[in-house]
Amino acid sequence: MDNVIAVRDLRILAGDRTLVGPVTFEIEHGSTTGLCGPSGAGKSTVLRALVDLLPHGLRRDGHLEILGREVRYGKGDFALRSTVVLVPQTPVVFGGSILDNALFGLRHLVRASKQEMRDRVEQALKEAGLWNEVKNRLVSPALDLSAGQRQRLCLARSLALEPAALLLDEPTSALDERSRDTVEESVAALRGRRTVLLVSHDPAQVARLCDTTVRIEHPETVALAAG
Ligand SMILES: Nc1ncnc2c1ncn2[C@@H]1O[C@H](COP(=O)(O)OP(=O)(O)OP(=O)(O)O)[C@@H](O)[C@H]1O
Repeated sequence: MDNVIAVRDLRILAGDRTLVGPVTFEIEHGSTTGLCGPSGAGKSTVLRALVDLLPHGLRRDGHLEILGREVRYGKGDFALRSTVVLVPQTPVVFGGSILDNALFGLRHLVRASKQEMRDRVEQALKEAGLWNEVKNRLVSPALDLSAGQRQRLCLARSLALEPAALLLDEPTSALDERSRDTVEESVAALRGRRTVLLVSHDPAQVARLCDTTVRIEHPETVALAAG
């Protein structure tokens, strides 16, 4: 099976200080991989590094390959923005309609006809398990949706881009149990059909949703283990 993402000796640095890593892992096409590790080890920061969204002042060192090509990010990497897509921990929903929110990424990153975009969004909403709840109110404000629905809307927005890999940062951590279950069902439905990297604090959730696990540790722990 081919790798979608390959990371080798990835470090995140603030000046000369290593905040995260080194981390080495590969994400196989069609897999759901859990990214685990203690609080502060750098799970969220690794996801952000993979999509070139590191906070100001942090930088990446080491190798990152996406679909077999070394990635540096910079000018001319526009297509990569829809190749690996991050769904943040807190759903980013803005004050337009449900449809506008679902179309947002497509409108900005993909050239397609209106009908094609509409079809892709419908398919993505179905895949995210939200279609039946919103199909009769696509023009209603997205801010009327519940927290779990908002998270699934963000999932749909990303799925509509048909990314090679989807990065989910603690998608259920801010949700009550019922909403958590609906989001989990959506992530479970992607298994084997999409390539997913899922950050989760919850070993039971990782066991439920993931085929394989990558564990990252604090830099001091990595250094100790290396002797
Ligand atoms: N903007 C920043 N500036 C400086 N340090 C940062 C910044 N963002 C994160 N860090 C540091 O990077 C390290 C990794 O943080 P990160 O949030 O990625 O960990 P995490 O494993 O996702 O933690 P948690 O499970 O608690 O969410 C931590 O030491 C954190 O303090």
